[in-house]
Amino acid sequence: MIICIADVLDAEILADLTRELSSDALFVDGRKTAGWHAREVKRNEQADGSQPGIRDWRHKVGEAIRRHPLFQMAARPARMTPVRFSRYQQGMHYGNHVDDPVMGGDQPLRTDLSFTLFLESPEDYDGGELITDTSAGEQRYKLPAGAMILYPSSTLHRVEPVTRGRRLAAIGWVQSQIRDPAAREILFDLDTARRQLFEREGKSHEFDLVTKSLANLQRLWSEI
Ligand SMILES: O=C(O)CCC(=O)C(=O)O
Ligand SMILES: [Fe+2]
Repeated sequence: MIICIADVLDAEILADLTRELSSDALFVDGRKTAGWHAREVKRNEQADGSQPGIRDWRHKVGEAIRRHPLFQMAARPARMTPVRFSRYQQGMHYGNHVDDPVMGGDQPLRTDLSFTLFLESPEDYDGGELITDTSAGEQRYKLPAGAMILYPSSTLHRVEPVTRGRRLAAIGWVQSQIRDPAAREILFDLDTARRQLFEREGKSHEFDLVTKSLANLQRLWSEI
């Protein structure tokens, strides 16, 4: 399941963050954090996460994502990597690759889900689409500023070359409480259905039964 989530960051926060990320001095070659095979095809830049200003923003953006109700429902996060800010200037791209299955050095986490939170308006740059290779063919994503895509880390994907302007994004990875993507999707669908049921008829007996089943499936499948 691939899901797009709108308005993770509001316009005011986006303006402050993109202003902060406008300093060239912050950025280093993205190849520093790529696995050996992805390094071959990675041509982008990343903000040095140890800079004090960037450290605060990583925390703030990570929290905004973690708190989002739709993200909670779709990802059921156990742990998340710190958010990473990336920049693609004209000519930069990231060729086809699959993300490392385990990340995080001393405190490793399994990457179940990857996300890209778009920080620039799509009309301000050309190219820079995130392409995912799914069983239904290639899907292209270029979302409004403040929106994010959440996709299985098992997906082959790439970022198309930027041909005008700059593409700024926040990216990261999630280890889910629910390892199996099919199980995670069942929980997402049940949760969506019970919320709609609640809106239609309040806390009915049917709502209670779906809620009970959802909770019990979570108990069956959850790894924590
Ligand atoms: O920027 C993106 O949309 C994805 C970046 C990516 O694939 C990665 O850093 O592994
Ligand atoms: Fe990737």
